[in-house]
Amino acid sequence: MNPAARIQAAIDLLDKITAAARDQGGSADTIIAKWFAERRYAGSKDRRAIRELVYDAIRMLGERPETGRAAMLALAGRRPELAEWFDGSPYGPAPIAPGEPIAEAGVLPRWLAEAFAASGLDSDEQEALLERAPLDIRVNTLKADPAVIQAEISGSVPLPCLPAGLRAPSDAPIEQLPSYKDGKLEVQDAGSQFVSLAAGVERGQHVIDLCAGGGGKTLALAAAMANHGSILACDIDRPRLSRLMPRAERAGVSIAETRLLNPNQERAMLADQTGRADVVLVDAPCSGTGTWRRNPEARWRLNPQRLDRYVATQAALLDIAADLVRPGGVLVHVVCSLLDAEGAGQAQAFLDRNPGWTVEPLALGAGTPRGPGVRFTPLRDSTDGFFVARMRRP
Ligand SMILES: C[S@@+](CC[C@H](N)C(=O)[O-])C[C@H]1O[C@@H](n2cnc3c(N)ncnc32)[C@H](O)[C@@H]1O
Repeated sequence: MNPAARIQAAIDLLDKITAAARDQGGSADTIIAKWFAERRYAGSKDRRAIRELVYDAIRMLGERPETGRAAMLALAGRRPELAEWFDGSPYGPAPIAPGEPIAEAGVLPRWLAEAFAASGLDSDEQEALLERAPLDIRVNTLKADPAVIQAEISGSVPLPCLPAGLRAPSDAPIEQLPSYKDGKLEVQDAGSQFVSLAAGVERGQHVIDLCAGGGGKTLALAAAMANHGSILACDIDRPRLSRLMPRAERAGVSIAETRLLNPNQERAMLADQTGRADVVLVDAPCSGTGTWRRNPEARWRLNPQRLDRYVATQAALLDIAADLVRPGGVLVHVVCSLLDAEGAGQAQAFLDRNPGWTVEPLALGAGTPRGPGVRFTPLRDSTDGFFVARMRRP
């Protein structure tokens, strides 16, 4: 493909990605993968170049653009060498017409920029959300020594304050490593590792991971418990939860079991667990504002109504979780969001409606205190954005 054809391909992809963002369709990564799967003629250099054009355009536009062409024209405005390829050649984009709509550059949609500022995140914090995320590893201490794995991954370095954490070069072929296949390591962002540590689980405890998904944090908890005790991993999403047990097996985790919940029937389906857990982790469904380094088009999907729905679901899940905690046990609220409505504000609202519960101090060596918990940000901590609070039942 010549440069003009690559630009037109990026425009076509951006059309699909903006439509999906508007209609709550698939992620940019999924759309790009499907598009390439249907176009075998695109070689690896074409794929890399097109992908880069698409993501560069997504990163520079805060508001969802009207069209892929308006998005690419914005990028061409910044990079004149691209504008030259709007030449009307057979597979390339039509020449630029005077007065054509050009998408406006920006970091976030306006309403979100306000919500971020109200959550104490200045423009530097906002811009850091669009940097490229590093490649972080959690060594599975049930099966391997972090120093040995570090020696296996050339160029990797230990992550400060994370005993099992490594940061690898972004192109390290992790999933091809025999150690990966043997369950000796997981790809897991440093922020995720910190909030798992914040749960403070101990060997022998009974732990409920209420929103376990595919088990990223379940496996980290099991390693922190040295595979002693029990973890009940729950979720309402069958496909996600069904990935957990095979991963646990690969990781040598034998203390986890899963329970698929029906939405709105969580309480009844967990009645046998009432007041039993030493620790309940609520890694709640959220806006994901902390993970936009990985999927920057997600900021075009969020709207105030969706955010309100997440906040209401989180509050309901915290109330369900509270009843599962034994007297003297702990409830851990986690979101991969930087917004107070989902993090500090949500945890404080829980404390306000549950007098007697107390906040546990967190000494993780990273993150910044925020309300009753700690927040991690890409700018300050070089992690995905997270909020975590640890609250003890009277
Ligand atoms: C942030 S993700 C969890 C990620 C997971 N803990 C990990 O570390 O990989 C939130 C999860 O909450 C689940 N969820 C949403 N509503 C739920 C509910 N009512 N009860 C339990 N889980 C729910 C979603 O299906 C999703 O898997």
